[in-house]
Amino acid sequence: MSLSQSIQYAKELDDQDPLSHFREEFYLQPNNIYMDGNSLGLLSKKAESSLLQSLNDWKVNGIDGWTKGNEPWFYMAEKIGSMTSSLIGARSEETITTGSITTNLHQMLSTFYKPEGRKTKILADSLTFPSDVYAIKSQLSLHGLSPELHLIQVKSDDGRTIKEADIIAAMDDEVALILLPSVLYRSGQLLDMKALTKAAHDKNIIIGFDLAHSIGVVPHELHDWGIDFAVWCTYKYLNSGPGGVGGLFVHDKHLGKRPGLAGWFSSKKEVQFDMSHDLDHATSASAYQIGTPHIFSMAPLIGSLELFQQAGIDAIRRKSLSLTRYLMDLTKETLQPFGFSIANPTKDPQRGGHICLEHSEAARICKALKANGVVPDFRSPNVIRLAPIALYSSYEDVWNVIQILQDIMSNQKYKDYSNERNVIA
Ligand SMILES: Cc1ncc(COP(=O)(O)O)c(C=O)c1O
Ligand SMILES: Nc1c(O)cccc1C(=O)C[C@H](N)C(=O)O
Repeated sequence: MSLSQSIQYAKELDDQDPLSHFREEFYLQPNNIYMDGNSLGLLSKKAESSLLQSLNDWKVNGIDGWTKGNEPWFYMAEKIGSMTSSLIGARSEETITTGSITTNLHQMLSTFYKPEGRKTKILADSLTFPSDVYAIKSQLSLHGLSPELHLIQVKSDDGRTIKEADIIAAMDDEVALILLPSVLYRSGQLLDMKALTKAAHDKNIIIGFDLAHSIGVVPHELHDWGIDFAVWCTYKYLNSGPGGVGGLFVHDKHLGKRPGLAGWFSSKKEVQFDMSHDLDHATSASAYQIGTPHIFSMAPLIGSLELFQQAGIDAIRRKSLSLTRYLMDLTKETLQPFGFSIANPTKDPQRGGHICLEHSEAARICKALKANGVVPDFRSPNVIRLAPIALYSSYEDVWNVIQILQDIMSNQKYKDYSNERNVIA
């Protein structure tokens, strides 16, 4: 066994880790190693207390909680938007907490997709998350355009990754809008958002990104890169809880643009309660809200984002890369004989926050991992995603996951389970 394969080495890495103390801020369960924060992040004590604070504001203030109390609900979406903006290189007014990825995508497509003349097509990729494709196809149908002809999905050579050069080559003068993931949800490939945005703008094409798998783990410079719009969820790396409210970014060059889907929360705050039938929409990203914010699905973010502000996104990215590098190194050294292949890009600039192992017995290996105290997630037919999280995972966790996987494989424990997926993971 090499030094790097020993538990002492893992412990040394933990001792040197400047973020290790954040682990105490989270509710980790005994005898459980959580590697699924890329699907649903864990509860922190701060998120719990900011949610309880909002509940208390309701208990004490009733309707007046909208404007009184610890965190007045009427301004909460803007406040959290502003707290999120430093994670994505945006200005406060460009960012709002609202909706879900899919509803925000509908809002962005309704606002930015204006097919005209030859420019009618939407460009996406063939490995993107299904909900994004459903949103695009339904928006095309609403415009009376056939998705078969108007949605172009760039193909993958290997079924795992997409080449930026292929995306750029598909940017022709029929493309009106491009929607891409920042990080591909299965393989964890991180796309070069800056280069893609520049290429799109050179061709006069609007470009937006789905940041589901990068927000809270990868730094972004959305404003400086000139990205037109972005959407994200907060229940993954931002630890807002199941169904936590998402967010969107609109570059300030577009602020003032009429929301495609309007509602009374699109209004300028100072006139909203005048109840006029003519919308006077906000001139910030607030305009792209629709109805009443889901306060209790948003309140945990106030506490959670404080942790991100304390740790800093650059330090989070450094540790995340280091954890996933360590996980890949141990996989190569220890698990190769058992038929695993590493399907995520291995270079740092091309890798998001999770690693992707492929194995023909992946579904039952995931079940065996869960039975042995490790929470991975499975994506059909053969993908095991593992996400060690900078704020609450340790190097020792990673080391233990590898030991448990080795035991499951060498003792064929996975054979106790069927090789079919469970309902979700
Ligand atoms: C890349 C990506 N896009 C969209 C979604 C769907 O988001 P929502 O259910 O918040 O609309 C998810 C995850 O569920 C995702 O991973
Ligand atoms: N959004 C989810 C949900 O509502 C239930 C269960 C899981 C999820 C997920 O986030 C799945 C995730 N986006 C994925 O990358 O597969």
